[in-house]
Amino acid sequence: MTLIDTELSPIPVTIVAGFLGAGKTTLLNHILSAEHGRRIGVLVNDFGSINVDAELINQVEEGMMTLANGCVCCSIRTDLIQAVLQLAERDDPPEHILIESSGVADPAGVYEAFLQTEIRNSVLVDGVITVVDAVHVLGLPDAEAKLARTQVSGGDLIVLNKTDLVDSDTLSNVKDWIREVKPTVQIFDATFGRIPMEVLLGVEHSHESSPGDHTSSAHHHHDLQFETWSYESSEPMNLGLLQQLLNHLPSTLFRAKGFVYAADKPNSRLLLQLVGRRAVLSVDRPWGDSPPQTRLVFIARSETCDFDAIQRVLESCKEVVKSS
Ligand SMILES: Nc1nc2c(ncn2[C@@H]2O[C@H](COP(=O)(O)OP(=O)(O)OP(=O)(O)O)[C@@H](O)[C@H]2O)c(=O)[nH]1
Repeated sequence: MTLIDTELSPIPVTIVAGFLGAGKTTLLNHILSAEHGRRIGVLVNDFGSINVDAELINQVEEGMMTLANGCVCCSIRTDLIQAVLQLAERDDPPEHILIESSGVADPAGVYEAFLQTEIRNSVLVDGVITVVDAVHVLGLPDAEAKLARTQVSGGDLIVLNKTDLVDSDTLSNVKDWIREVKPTVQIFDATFGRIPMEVLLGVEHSHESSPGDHTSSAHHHHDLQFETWSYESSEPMNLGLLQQLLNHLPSTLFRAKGFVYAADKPNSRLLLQLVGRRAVLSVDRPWGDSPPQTRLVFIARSETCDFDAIQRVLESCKEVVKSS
């Protein structure tokens, strides 16, 4: 058993929240690649059963833990506590812990998990950073917009991300919306999560935004609102057909991400990132020793997306391997 010296200062924890695809992983990678000299532990919570985000986080090998298939603000809170304690009790504990919560998490629920006595001596929440997607946040349907508001109101600092993709009117409308939700919050404009390190790692949790004003039921609703579906295949896919599929996905699909094994580019892993209507397929690293495989996660509002139909189309994208 490891004895935690309560005289030691607790490890600061920064919770990174924000709607599906807002740019949380991108922000984490920005922090991890910056020169701040601090040893950072990372915890990643993916909502789907395939932990895509963990594979997209650079630079951390030892101090990284993943929590997949559940949401840290409610269904897997105990796992979160265990994972954080494991990081904190290492022989070489991190000096700072970053938690990427799933895109459907209520940050107040994640924060609440840290109030439990078993964890209070070892870690302390430094602050909640909420990443807001400047492109999509104002276009969300009501139920999802409600969740986005909850995420903003639980943030101590707002990173208004993807400012490169919107015009100045949209940007100011989004800022008005944020200020309406949380009048005094600091907003930092960003592209690809790039804001100064002192700001990111030195956030102080404002007790004004502590979870007191959220009812516990609020952060249990999202299990009803979202469902995830994943697809895996070891057969190469035809890129042209896949692109056609990506252009015709239902609008109730909020997020898709993962890796593609393409017949046209068999040696490299392709990375698919779809947020709202915006799909980007890019060449990632070579497959190397790992067997090429398509692994995709889709996240939609519950019972609105015909995943069987998507599966059929995905199957039809498989390239028929011709024998020579
Ligand atoms: N143009 C542009 N794209 C961005 C920016 N930030 C992130 N992206 C892209 O948006 C997509 C989603 O970014 P992620 O960092 O994976 O978002 P996330 O919040 O971690 O997503 P989930 O974990 O699925 O909720 C990726 O394709 C990013 O490259 C930005 O400022 N500008």
